[in-house]
Amino acid sequence: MDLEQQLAAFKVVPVIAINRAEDALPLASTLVENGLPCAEVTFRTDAACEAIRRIRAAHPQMLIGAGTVLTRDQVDQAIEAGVDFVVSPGFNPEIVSYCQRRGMPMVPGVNNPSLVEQAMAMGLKTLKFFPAEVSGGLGMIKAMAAVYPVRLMPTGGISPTNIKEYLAQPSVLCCGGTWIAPTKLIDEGNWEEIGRLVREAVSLVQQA
Ligand SMILES: O=C(O)C(=O)C[C@H](O)[C@H](O)COP(=O)(O)O
Repeated sequence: MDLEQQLAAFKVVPVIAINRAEDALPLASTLVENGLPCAEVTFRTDAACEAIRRIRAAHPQMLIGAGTVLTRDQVDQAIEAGVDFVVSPGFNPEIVSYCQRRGMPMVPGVNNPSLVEQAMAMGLKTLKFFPAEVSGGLGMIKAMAAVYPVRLMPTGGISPTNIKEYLAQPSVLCCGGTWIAPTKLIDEGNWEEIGRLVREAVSLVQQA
């Protein structure tokens, strides 16, 4: 399966900001054991790279993305750590083209028609819609779906209360969000509550 097919199958991607690499394996096990073997580990924390490395070694089958990738150095680090794809909050043509040169699938963030067109001009068909809720949410997605043949990964403000509405849009491939594995719960080592949130998310997307 290519990246788009895998994201479409999961329908939801937990966005992770992890402070301690030691938490990576219990977190990954919690995701896998509760039915969601995928994660976007953001480069917002220093532990991101080592966390990805550990998760990749222990769970070779997991779909792992690097999030908040803003520089070429971070692209290199993410590839070296073993990611399957790279995500950025915004659309930076330089980083997109660097990923393309390195053969690394990239999902850049867009939130308006001009950015969608620039991403399409670079051959991209799968884009993050960020920050989803404050950028017009479902209304914006529907308006853009009328004109552009792209699939979107809305992220930013997605939660159990609105994910089913987002997934009901044919142009929405999957949703991303931090609510499934919030940093506070990771810091507390509260795998039980994260497990519950994972099961809730899996059950919601199965109904969508
Ligand atoms: O780090 C990135 O690359 C981002 O694009 C930001 C995150 O995806 C959002 O912060 C998630 O938003 P919430 O789920 O509402 O917390």
